[in-house]
Amino acid sequence: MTLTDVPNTDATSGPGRPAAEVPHMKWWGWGVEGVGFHHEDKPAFAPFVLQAVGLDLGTATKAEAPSFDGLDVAPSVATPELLDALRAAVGDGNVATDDLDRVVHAYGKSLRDLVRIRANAIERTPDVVVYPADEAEVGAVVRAAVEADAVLIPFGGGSNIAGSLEALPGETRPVVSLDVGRLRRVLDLDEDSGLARIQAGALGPDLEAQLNERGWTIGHFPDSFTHSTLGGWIATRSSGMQSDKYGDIAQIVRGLRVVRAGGVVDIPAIPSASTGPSVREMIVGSEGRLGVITEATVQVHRRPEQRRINAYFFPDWAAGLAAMRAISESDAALSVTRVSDARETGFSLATSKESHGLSKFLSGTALPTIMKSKGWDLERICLSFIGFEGGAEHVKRQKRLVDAIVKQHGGMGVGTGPGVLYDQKKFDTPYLRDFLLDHGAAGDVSETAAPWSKLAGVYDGVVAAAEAAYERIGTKGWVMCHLSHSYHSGACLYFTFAFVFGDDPIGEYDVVKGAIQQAFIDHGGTISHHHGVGLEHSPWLEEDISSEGVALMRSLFTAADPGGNFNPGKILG
Ligand SMILES: Cc1cc2nc3c(=O)[nH]c(=O)nc-3n(C[C@H](O)[C@H](O)[C@H](O)COP(=O)(O)OP(=O)(O)OC[C@H]3O[C@@H](n4cnc5c(N)ncnc54)[C@H](O)[C@@H]3O)c2cc1C
Repeated sequence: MTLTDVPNTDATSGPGRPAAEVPHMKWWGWGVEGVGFHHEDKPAFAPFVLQAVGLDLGTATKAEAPSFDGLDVAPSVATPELLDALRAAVGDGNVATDDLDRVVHAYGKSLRDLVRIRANAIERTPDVVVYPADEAEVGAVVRAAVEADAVLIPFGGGSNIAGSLEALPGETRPVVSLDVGRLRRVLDLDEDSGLARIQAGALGPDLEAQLNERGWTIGHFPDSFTHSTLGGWIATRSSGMQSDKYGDIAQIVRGLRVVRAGGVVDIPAIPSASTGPSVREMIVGSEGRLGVITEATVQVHRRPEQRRINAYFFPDWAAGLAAMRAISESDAALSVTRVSDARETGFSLATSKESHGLSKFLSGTALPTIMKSKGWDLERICLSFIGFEGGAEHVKRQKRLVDAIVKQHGGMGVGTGPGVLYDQKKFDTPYLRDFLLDHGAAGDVSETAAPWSKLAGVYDGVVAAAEAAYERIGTKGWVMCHLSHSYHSGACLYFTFAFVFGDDPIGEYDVVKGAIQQAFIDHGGTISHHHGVGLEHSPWLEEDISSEGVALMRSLFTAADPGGNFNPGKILG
């Protein structure tokens, strides 16, 4: 076994970097200050938005940038004794009670979070934020919080969209947000086993850079990769866009260290074990309710010799779905299988840049003519991306297998050009939500997974439910979908919906989001494939895993945390 210490890639931000250097997203939106979505170079975007949701970007008023000074932040109720204990645990400079730090840690980035924060309607702000430097300090914080009967909420990147971070509105106990951002190092790399020990607060790009330096990758790339952490991925059962090859985080994480009031849960990284119900699995998806994850040992892979994403078109959604199912049944071993419905295909064309986008790709070639000559209706075509990774021979063989399946299903390949664009754009799309909010519109997502036999029914049911919901709230709305993350028995369907707000943004959002979630259940899907449960999805948990399933989970949380100190209310509502 080769256990090697990976050198710190950045001496100024190694262990013990001060709290002030832990990066955070904008308090009011996605990503970093100064970066946002704009459409000046995307001529098809404004007409698309007008047609999809009736929003005229030519005349719509853009909201002023939210002002922090205008926010009402309730005073901290952390007692002097608690603050003293926390300062003793992590040092004076790593305990924050200023309003900005407290607001940054109040919510994740769900639409509900963004609407509330922009409307100066924060319901409960944490009273204090602490930044421990190592596991021993995490232990001291946990003990101080439990002794003071405070609520302790672990904070990773703050990117969740399920209401997993907020303290309950009526919480009267002091609320401590434990930010793991100083724990960001790859500690060991076992090259014989393909296992890396990584601290839980490492953000995606940080941990990937440390692994890449040694020629390895974790292979986990959620769309929120740039602003989410290893601990957050584990605590929410996250899934990345290359999960077809690397697995969801539940498969990637093998070993764990979790700090609880009584001590540390230490799960070694064993490839498979039959030691009763899996404690590892209990921690994965626990959303901070069972303790603070300080580090995980994860499967890592040597960086592939080749990595490419090819684009394909199908004449319609049914053909695209059938091809994805056939691929999952075949011998093909791929990294990405994704197909968009016709609406999402239209959206992709509309958000392409004129100079080198998908629209140019389509209009500047003979493709539309070829499609029409095949009898395709261009309003119904579906764009697909398939990812290939590995040695040159492997990639060549997989590509041959996929090409044959695509052909059998009436599709056609269009090369790697659009795939390169998809790869480059994938982490920018999240900024679009803030742009829509600036213009009085909602854009959000809901995702599910279902067996292959039920996917078409789930899709039809969700589209019908969303359209009925738009009718109920009296607005013109949009819903689009893609299939991604294929498994032997089924796949994930990822829906994006948008509409212009009326007088009651959260009430209207609840009608649409609720209708989509209920349709998942009614048609045989789950309430969440990779966004966790939090508060947002908890109303449907019983219908998803049965009342006995919920009772079992409740017994676990109550027994493990009798004082209800660890992120209470999440998952079970
Ligand atoms: C635009 C956008 C795109 C997204 N795309 C994806 C995607 O492709 N795939 C995907 O899976 N998700 C996606 N998400 C959701 C989100 O990024 C994930 O849920 C992510 O795993 C959260 O990680 P985080 O570090 O930001 O955790 P946070 O948001 O900080 O926390 C989430 C939950 O985990 C708990 N937690 C965090 N760290 C720890 C720890 N160390 N110990 C114990 N509990 C902890 C928190 O208490 C909270 O309950 C997306 C979100 C947005 C806004």
